[in-house]
Amino acid sequence: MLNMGGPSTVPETHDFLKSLFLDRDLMQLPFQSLLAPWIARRRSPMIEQQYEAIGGGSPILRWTEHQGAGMAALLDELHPTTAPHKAYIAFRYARPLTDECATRMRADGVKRAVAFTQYPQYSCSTTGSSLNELYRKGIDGTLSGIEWSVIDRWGTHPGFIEAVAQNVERALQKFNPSVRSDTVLLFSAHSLPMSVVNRGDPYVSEVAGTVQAVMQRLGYSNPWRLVWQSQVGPRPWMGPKTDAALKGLAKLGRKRVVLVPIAFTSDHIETLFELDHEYCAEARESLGMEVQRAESLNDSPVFIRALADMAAQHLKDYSAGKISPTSVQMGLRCPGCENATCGKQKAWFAKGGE
Ligand SMILES: C=CC1=C(C)c2cc3[nH]c(cc4nc(cc5[nH]c(cc1n2)c(C)c5CCC(=O)O)C(CCC(=O)O)=C4C)c(C)c3C=C
Ligand code: FES
Ligand SMILES: [Fe+2]
Repeated sequence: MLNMGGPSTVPETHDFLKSLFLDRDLMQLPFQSLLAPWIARRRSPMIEQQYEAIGGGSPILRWTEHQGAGMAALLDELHPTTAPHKAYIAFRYARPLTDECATRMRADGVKRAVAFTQYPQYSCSTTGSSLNELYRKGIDGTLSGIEWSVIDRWGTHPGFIEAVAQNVERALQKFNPSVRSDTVLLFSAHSLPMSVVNRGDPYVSEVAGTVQAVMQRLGYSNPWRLVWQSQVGPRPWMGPKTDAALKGLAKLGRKRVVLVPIAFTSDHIETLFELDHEYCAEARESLGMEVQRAESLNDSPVFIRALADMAAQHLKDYSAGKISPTSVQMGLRCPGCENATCGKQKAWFAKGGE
């Protein structure tokens, strides 16, 4: 299970930020090996406060462990020919990192594995970075001798869509029935720098695909917009910004909103801090809005079953020789890609790793 991870405790924040700013698949800075530790040190106090405010750390490890254990148990029933199944976690910027994951897999003598991204929509800055890291550890011997296949994106999987839709419906239930259908659904995803969008990164259009599928499942019951949050730094990012959209809607007199996190499967500072502490609180207090947030998927049993369904279908099709180790779509690099690792990574996974 591949994801970015987060600091489980506040003191781990600095190392998390340092490895994030060092990641050349995520961002390229001048003199990165010197600048990254400097930025990490400067940003740490503020980000530490945010993790403090959400309960003393990121819950992503706990939720991923829960989701992974649930998925593996269901998989043993759904696809017994490849049982027993076991979920391992490889985070890109926090423990357990790929090295730690490799140690555990080696100790268990794993010979066959599925690299299963936990980002529903594909971005080269997220799933791409995790796959590049796995590829590096595959060829340097840390994780060798394993037959790999990849589940690289699943932004319109019906089980995932159902799980999100149910959480939207639950949030809508909190509004008075007389105003419920006028309530605006504001789907909010982590933004991307325009330089990444313009390179041809698939994330923005895949997030839009998820939103369309959720709205179709909801029977287009409410008006909606897709907005983007967590822009950092001075350069242009994908918009509109979530906080600006809330203010704009308030101005237009659309004061009832459900905020729906759509690009991350568990709670993190962006839902718990930005959405709840900053945006919702401000919208309620100074804009006079009624804002509810749809829950993150966290321990949703519908979502855990969806993960198991995706893995079972993948294993079944792979065993039957119906699919290759990687999807057709994963084979195409961004038209503007200048990162040589992307090409090597895709070629390596396409032949099943090892
Ligand atoms: C799931 C979608 C995400 C995409 C796409 C994404 C791209 C992206 N992010 C940065 C820079 C930063 N991201 C930071 C934190 C962060 N990013 C995501 C998700 C995506 N990022 C999440 C969920 C989080 C928060 C983790 C948590 O535990 O809450 C940060 C660190 C925080 C900060 O310093 O403000 C940075 C920096 C870039 C440059 C980028 C695309 C190129
Ligand atoms: S940046 Fe998208 S494939 Fe390299
Ligand atoms: Fe990010």
